[in-house]
Amino acid sequence: MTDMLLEVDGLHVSYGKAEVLHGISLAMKPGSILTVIGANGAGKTTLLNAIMGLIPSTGQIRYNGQPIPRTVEARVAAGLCLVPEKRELFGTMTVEDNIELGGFLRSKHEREQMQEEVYQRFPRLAERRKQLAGTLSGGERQMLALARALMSRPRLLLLDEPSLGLAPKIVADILQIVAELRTTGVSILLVEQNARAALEIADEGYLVELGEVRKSGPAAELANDPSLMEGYLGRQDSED
Ligand SMILES: Nc1ncnc2c1ncn2[C@@H]1O[C@H](COP(=O)(O)OP(=O)(O)OP(=O)(O)O)[C@@H](O)[C@H]1O
Repeated sequence: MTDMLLEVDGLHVSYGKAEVLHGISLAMKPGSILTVIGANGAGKTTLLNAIMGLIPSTGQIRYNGQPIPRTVEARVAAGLCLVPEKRELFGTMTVEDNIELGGFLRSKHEREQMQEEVYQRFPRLAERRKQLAGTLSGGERQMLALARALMSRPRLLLLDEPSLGLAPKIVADILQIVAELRTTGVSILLVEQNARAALEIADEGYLVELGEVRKSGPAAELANDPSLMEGYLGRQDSED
């Protein structure tokens, strides 16, 4: 028996003839935050999409000690939830309606309960319930994407660059929210280019370069790794 929530072993992904993930392996404990850091094009989004089942892959993915269910729908039902880089909110719908949609798999009673929890966690969204999602600021939009994801009561949240495009102060706020989510029992696989900030809230870190894991270990160790200073940790508030 394994005590890991997620185990990825020798994962390969190709787009047409071009292989972009060349045998990625990682393991994640329940209740933890694992961050995957790496430059543009390293393959981070591809990794999340493969774990979610949105694109085909070879290799093994085990979830909760079992082979992960085959379809995206079954993975969602098993508690996986992806917040994609583009957030994919419905801009012409209100905040409230976007949140409501996140709970589509849940009963009305559960949805109402979750909505209350979500508005308590994100008071800014509660104030803006009736506002159209397309008119929110970047930080608020990211909050809404997280809130909508929480409505599905996920066990494993896959977050694709939640800090992308946000001002440094807002990045800190969003990552603080991510860190707090872990206290509710949800496990978080966090993909970030903002390596320093991500390593600060994570338990484990993986550095991916050109579709391969180059380094992994406790996040605190990676944050102090001299070989990462130059390329990844140098700028404290890198935004892109
Ligand atoms: N649909 C696609 N078809 C062909 N190649 C793709 C496709 N999506 C991504 N790639 C390529 O796969 C590689 C990994 O891309 P991916 O988006 O996973 O990287 P990333 O680390 O998430 O980068 P970014 O931070 O820029 O999103 C890149 O070389 C990219 O050009």
